[in-house]
Amino acid sequence: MTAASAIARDASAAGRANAETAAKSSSTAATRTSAADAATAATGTTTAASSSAAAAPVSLRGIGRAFASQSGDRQVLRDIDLEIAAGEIVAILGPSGCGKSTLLRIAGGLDQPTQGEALIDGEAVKPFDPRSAVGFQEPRLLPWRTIADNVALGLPRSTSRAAGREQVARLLDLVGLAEFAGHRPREVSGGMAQRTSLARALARNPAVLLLDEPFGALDALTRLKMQDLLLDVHAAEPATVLLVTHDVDEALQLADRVILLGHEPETPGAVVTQTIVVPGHRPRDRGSAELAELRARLLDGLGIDRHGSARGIETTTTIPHYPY
Ligand SMILES: Nc1ncnc2c1ncn2[C@@H]1O[C@H](COP(=O)(O)OP(=O)(O)OP(=O)(O)O)[C@@H](O)[C@H]1O
Repeated sequence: MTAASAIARDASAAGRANAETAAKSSSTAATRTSAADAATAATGTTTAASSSAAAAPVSLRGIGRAFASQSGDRQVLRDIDLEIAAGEIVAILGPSGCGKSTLLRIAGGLDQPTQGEALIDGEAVKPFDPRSAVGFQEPRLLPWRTIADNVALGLPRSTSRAAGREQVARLLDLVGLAEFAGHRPREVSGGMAQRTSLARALARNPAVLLLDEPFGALDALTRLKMQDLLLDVHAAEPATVLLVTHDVDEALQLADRVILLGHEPETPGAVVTQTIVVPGHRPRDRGSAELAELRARLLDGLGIDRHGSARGIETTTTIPHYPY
């Protein structure tokens, strides 16, 4: 067995253990309530009881995606196998253009694989699957609507007016925007707009939350705050989360597992080149030696040195202690 396959085997065994823990932690309403209590205690904010759908496992089996081009089919993804447990947070890293967003889109039914299948809770993902919600780098808010009305756009159609009002108020409270319900998007900061977008995604009551570089456009400090917020939200409403990021430190701070996509020599299509199980409870000590070692491993896997910033990869651990 090669060193690489030994690491992969260890990672997958530990991943299963983490996955089981994540599944257990989201399997009962009682657990969800105590998670919400924990989040409330941690943030000092009051949140109404969660009405989140139960988190669901995601299976990506033998996923390949080729796009037609003038010079023939271009294979972007190949043989991707990924089992994500209910309530688990998995981060996807990889060089720019390797197919991270494509994989996320396939998981949410926004794109179809040309090989393999994507399942949520054992059932094939449907086009624009209602069991999932997607958050993007740009908040994509409607400028003429208030913050509350933008959040309400995420509500399922069947939601009654009264239940919708209650749900929006609860979500605005959860993301710390209760006081800004009546503001327009132009009247709030970039971080607040992104929080609105997160609340709108949660309004769908998703079992699976798909986040495509959700904090990529934010300044470093706001980004760190948003990472903390995401963890609080996940504790209160523990959906299964698939997160695409360019930020190695963000991945290590947020995820149970980090998946690295990359290319093998002379074979078209990105594959999973590394799976790293991130130890320790969140929030993690950003300055720990353990995370530093994993960070070095991931940067190495991305083909850049630990001080470099190549191929669109960012790091944020230059801030040793963040002041909040
Ligand atoms: N609908 C499409 N038609 C043709 N090619 C596409 C389509 N969608 C994506 N691609 C191509 O697939 C490749 C992977 O794109 P994707 O956006 O998934 O990469 P990524 O890893 O998320 O990139 P980045 O990190 O820069 O956001 C790119 O070369 C892109 O041009």
